[in-house]
Amino acid sequence: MGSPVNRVSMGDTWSRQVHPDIERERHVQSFCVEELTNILDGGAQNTALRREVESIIHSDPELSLKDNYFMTQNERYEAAIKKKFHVQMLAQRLGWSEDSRELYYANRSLSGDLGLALQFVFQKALRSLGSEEQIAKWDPLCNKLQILATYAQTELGHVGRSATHALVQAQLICSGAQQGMHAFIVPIRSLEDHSPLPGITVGDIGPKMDFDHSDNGFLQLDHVRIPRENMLSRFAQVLPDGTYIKLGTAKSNYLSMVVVRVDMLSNEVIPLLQKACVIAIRYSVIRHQSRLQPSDPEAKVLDYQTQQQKLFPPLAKAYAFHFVAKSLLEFFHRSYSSILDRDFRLLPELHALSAGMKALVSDFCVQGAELCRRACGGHGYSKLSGLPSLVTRVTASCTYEGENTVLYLQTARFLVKSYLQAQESTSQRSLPQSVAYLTAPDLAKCPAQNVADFLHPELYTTAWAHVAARLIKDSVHHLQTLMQSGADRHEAWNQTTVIHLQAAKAHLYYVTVKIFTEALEKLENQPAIQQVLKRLCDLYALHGIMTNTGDFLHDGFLSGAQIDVARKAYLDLLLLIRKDAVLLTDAFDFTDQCLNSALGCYDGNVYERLFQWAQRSPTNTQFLRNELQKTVPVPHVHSYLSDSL
Ligand SMILES: CCCCCCCCCC(=O)SCCNC(=O)CCNC(=O)[C@H](O)C(C)(C)COP(=O)(O)OP(=O)(O)OC[C@H]1O[C@@H](n2cnc3c(N)ncnc32)[C@H](O)[C@@H]1OP(=O)(O)O
Ligand SMILES: Cc1cc2nc3c(=O)[nH]c(=O)nc-3n(C[C@H](O)[C@H](O)[C@H](O)COP(=O)(O)OP(=O)(O)OC[C@H]3O[C@@H](n4cnc5c(N)ncnc54)[C@H](O)[C@@H]3O)c2cc1C
Repeated sequence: MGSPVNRVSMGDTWSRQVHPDIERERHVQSFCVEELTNILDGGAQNTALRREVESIIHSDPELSLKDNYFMTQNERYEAAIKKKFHVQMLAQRLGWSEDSRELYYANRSLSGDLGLALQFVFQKALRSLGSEEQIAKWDPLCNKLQILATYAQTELGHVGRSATHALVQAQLICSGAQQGMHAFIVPIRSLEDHSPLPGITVGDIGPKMDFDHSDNGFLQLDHVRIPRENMLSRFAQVLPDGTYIKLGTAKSNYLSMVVVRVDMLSNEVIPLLQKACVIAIRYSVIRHQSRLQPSDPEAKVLDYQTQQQKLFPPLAKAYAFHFVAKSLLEFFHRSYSSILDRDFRLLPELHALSAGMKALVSDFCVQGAELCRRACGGHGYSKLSGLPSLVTRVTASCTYEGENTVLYLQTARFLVKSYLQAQESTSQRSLPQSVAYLTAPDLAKCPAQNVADFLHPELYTTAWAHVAARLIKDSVHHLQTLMQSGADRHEAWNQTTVIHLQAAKAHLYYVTVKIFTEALEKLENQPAIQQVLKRLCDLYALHGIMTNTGDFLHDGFLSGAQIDVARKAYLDLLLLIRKDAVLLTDAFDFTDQCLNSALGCYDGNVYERLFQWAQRSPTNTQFLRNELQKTVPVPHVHSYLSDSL
């Protein structure tokens, strides 16, 4: 077992003692937390390395996150830039190479609160769309921060204060024809004095909901000329005489979006939900309110079924999505090198999965984080809980890298094609793996009779496959009917997109359930962990059924009576998960500094910490010290009062 002492890390006297209410939660362990942490980290060696990096990062005062909640937008931006350069120096000193695990862990322990984040998007795009020579030229300049690069695809919203170069995605018009979207490296600021180059208008986009650490700006290009070699040319080239040569497909230059979507799930989006769960579940065993029985002492709020209903589905998602992101990354690694070598056979499925998973996962992470925030009552509204920042930050992920509706529809487009392919009786080609269920034998009715039946992974995976297949069939049917009645393809598509969206969501839910169940099968040798994760998997699948009962009842696949049984199975699971809940959050192994939450620290000393942190607020320090005489508590009121008297 890992020593909990390592995790009690704030250094205050009262934090050396773990609160008895949370201590009791850890007393009886039905599984080994450390083993589960190792699974999440991908091996004990990774856990050890991560902790080593964390201790380096957290012992460095330059890298502290503790004042973040009291900073203005500009202060946060500056602090994030400062940290970025500091980490860069640290990496050089300690020999952490680019793309090393150490740097990945450093970023994780700082909650990604580093400046120049979009340089990462630029580099991902460069490495996927650039020729080997272009990568060799530009990548090292980025790594050494000799240029500061950004990614400019959206009409507005990408460049900001720091960038010297932008990767601009723009229409290439060549030999009088539109050749589609291509990527161009455009120098935008002088490397001497950082002033905008001729024809460039650039600046910060203004206040945002969050992402203050990150630079988002506007960019206007007016007759800007760049060298021909600055067009990224892995998939297309323009020769000196102006001849256009296509080396890939029409959509090859969209590859950079696939790469970033896959990456951001595990590096940015999912940890935000995991942290929200840690904070809310730990707080819910400290917070006592009302009584379960009139004669009882006040209960921990986590003992209320409704609180479990708020927090355990997000917890189950936080685990489910870990395995989903891992599986997606594996698929990505299997296909990426062949795509770079211009074999595009796997790209449509990879695109459909990565776009759809980005949408589904970010949607659920936002919902889950907000539920966690609300589950903490009034203190969840305090920034010091850490939850408002988690919510606003994860909210951005529903928009950036593709607005979620647009992405679901990309998946839907692939599903329509796959369905039609499955219908072609002459087709000898097998369907892509994620849609192979479209040709599998289907049951018209679910055979489940009792609670135990609903806890069979095969049963609920099949149920999800049934619903997804039916909704896809239905969406294609609606599309075809409209076209047969005279609507053109585009009009028919738009008039059925709400139905396509529903089908895409069901398909993606099915895929997540399948991935989670397959991940569990691999844990045969760790039965205690397999059991505790299976409960989360069961809960994940059944919660999806309970929140979409209409889809399961629609064609009589489930009856009303079966829904009642499924609900009983679901409610029983809440109780079973209750006893492991805190341990399941411990297993994520976020340090207290990384959580940066007065409610969520490992030791459970919530109220002491809240009290102490609130006193650090500038409103309570600078103002009182600088301007007030001894007795007046609210300076503005005081000055107005004296004016009017
Ligand atoms: C640590 C992380 C920190 C994160 C910081 C925040 C970073 C944020 C950075 C950004 O937000 S950068 C901006 C990213 N912008 C987007 O992601 C735009 C999202 N919009 C889309 O993806 C649109 O769907 C798209 C621009 C692709 C629409 O273009 P089209 O109208 O030409 O595509 P259409 O929907 O007609 O699809 C045409 C074909 O391309 C295919 N396609 C579309 N996107 C693809 C793709 N990405 N890869 C491969 N194929 C793709 C699509 O499947 C289809 O194939 P089929 O013709 O065979 O059916
Ligand atoms: C924090 C943050 C960081 C960002 N960083 C960058 C960056 O570095 N570089 C960059 O280039 N961009 C960046 N963006 C921009 C981001 O990628 C875009 O905002 C995003 O892709 C959505 O595009 P849009 O803003 O044009 O939305 P719109 O397309 O205007 O969407 C508005 C509405 O229209 C709907 N809609 C649009 N098209 C369709 C359609 N075909 N069918 C049905 N409905 C549709 C959408 O569903 C949505 O409801 C960032 C955004 C944020 C929030």
